[in-house]
Amino acid sequence: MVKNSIRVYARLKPEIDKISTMNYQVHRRRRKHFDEDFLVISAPQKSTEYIDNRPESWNFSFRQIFDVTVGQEDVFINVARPVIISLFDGYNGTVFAYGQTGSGKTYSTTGDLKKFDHCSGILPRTIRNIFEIIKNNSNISYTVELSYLEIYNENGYDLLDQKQRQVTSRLEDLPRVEIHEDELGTLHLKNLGIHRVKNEQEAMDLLFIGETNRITSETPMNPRSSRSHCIFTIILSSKKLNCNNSFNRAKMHLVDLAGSERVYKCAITGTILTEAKYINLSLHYLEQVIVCLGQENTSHIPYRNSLLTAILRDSLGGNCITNMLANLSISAFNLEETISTCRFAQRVALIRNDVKLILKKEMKTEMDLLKVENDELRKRIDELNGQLESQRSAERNVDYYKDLVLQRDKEISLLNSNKTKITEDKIIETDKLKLSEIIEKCIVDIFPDDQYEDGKNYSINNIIKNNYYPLRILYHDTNFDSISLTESHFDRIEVQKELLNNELSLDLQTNSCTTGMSEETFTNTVDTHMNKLISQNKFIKNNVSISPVDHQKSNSDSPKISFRTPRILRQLFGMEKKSLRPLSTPNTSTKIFKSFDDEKLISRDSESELMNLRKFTGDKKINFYKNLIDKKIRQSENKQKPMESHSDKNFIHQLLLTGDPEVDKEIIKLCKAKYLR
Ligand SMILES: Nc1ncnc2c1ncn2[C@@H]1O[C@H](COP(=O)(O)OP(=O)(O)OP(=O)(O)O)[C@@H](O)[C@H]1O
Repeated sequence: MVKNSIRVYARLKPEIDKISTMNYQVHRRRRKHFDEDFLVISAPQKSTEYIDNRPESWNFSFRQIFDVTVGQEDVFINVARPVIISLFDGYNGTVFAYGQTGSGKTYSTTGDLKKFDHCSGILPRTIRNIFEIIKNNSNISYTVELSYLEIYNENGYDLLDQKQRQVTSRLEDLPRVEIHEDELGTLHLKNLGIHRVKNEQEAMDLLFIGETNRITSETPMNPRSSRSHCIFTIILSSKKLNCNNSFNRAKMHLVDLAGSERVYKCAITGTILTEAKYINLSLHYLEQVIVCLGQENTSHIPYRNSLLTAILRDSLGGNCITNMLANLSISAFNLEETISTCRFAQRVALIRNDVKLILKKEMKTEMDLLKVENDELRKRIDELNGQLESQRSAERNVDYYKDLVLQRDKEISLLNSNKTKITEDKIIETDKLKLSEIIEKCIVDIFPDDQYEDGKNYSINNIIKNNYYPLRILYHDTNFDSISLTESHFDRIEVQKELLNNELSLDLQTNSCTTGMSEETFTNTVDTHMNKLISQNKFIKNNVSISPVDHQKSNSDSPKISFRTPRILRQLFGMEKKSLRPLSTPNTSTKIFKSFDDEKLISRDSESELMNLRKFTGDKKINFYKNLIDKKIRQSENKQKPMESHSDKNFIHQLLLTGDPEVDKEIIKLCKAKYLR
């Protein structure tokens, strides 16, 4: 237990009217453990007319005097902050403001909540500071509870009883706060709600509600005079986490007393007068208690005389660290009241409280703290569970993505192989196209338009159908014996040409099934027809009809060969007129088949050899072609010139015409590598 004197501070309220300000001075004296301030008030000039025994000056000592220029923050730090620190150490504390009406008690205690931050008083700053400290102490679990009591005309009311205040308009109808004392001497306040708050905002909200419910009136001394004593109590319970025996519970009272009034000075009447009487009476009882506490060997302290003293019993002479703020008016008009307040303060300063650490084990509060601790632990468990779950889901995701990656890898390799295939197919297509161009050029070599000399009737069905293979393919219709080349035929040739280009390998396959022939027959027939063509070359050159029948009929209904015939032919054969080469020698076809001469596999006499050739399949066929191609290379090398002639091309063509999709690819590859540059 420590003996602790009540510390008394003074705050001087600034006066607007400087002329009427009393004559005062503030002095500071250094002492061993702390500084001490002195307020020296000089008496106004004495009257010379009569004897005046009043002292010429008054000297009052305070722990600290806050002059008119000192702001709210400094007052809070010096008056309330030490009590807050003690509260967290487990000591009860009280800060109370005392002074005459209008001297600035409410301003210092609460301040103006609606105005700027610098106007807020000790109370809101205390709330803020308490929650700041709580925030910085994560290893201790705290509970904060609040109550706000108003003592009006000696009756206690709960300022935070929102429901009652809403439904009942008359103060008399509200439930009154009553004091009960148990056998241990502990005070219990009935009908005073204790509100647990979790954060600063909740506490501030309650403070605001209490301030709104407070009774104020306009008086001659103060336009918003508090007509009651108000006690805002903060109960702080603390428990160190993971430590069973450390449990503290302490409370801090912040008291804004109603101001004393000199009734005769203000000429007040009615309710205000009644209120003033109650205020003065309760302050009188308070003074009595203070006086008794200041006297040594006093056995009885009259706490029970008033509700205010009963409630402040602990704060005055009990187990509490108490600081008092004496609010002083420096107006000359209030000289007496200021001196009275200072005297009261001097007496209070004599009181020595017995301060001891409160290590109570109240089941209910401890349970509350354990609940708080449990809540925090539960929160932690939830957090950890959340982390665990997210970790698990991350693991699941890893598996899922692994599968996905494998699947994608498969798809990519599939796509790659498809891509390669497509590229190969494209190459094959391109090669086929090139080959088909070569074939067409060969055809043009045989049918150059400048070889046609007259416009006689002409039928090329034998060349087309039997002798000249590519054209025979163009005309799959093997049934017609005589082709009269009318415009529609040429159109058909054009269409067929498209077919040849697009589905060459298929068409070749299909049409290669027609009858084969011997080289001799083929050569003779082609030569014959080519000679015919030479004699008939006017047919195309002069753009006349090639069918006498049609031509004759053309006088009436049948269509004539148009001027575009040679062009169509050229288109058909894939060459423009200027690029046409001179007529090949009549034995062109013979040359073509000469290339097969040395090939043992082909018998010149056997008409069915070509057919036999087509019957080869797979490797046999490829080997066969390989041999042929190699042979061709040798021939070409012997000639010391690249393989350019149409007969060479026709040789390739012949290979192709044998048509076998499987073999086709291989052949094309070979051809491409060796002949197509
Ligand atoms: N230090 C100060 N600085 C500026 N204004 C002040 C100061 N002290 C008091 N006031 C102003 O003086 C007026 C009266 O102050 P306040 O209401 O706090 O007095 P009070 O002592 O609580 O009076 P009452 O006992 O009648 O309630 C208010 O308008 C308040 O803003």
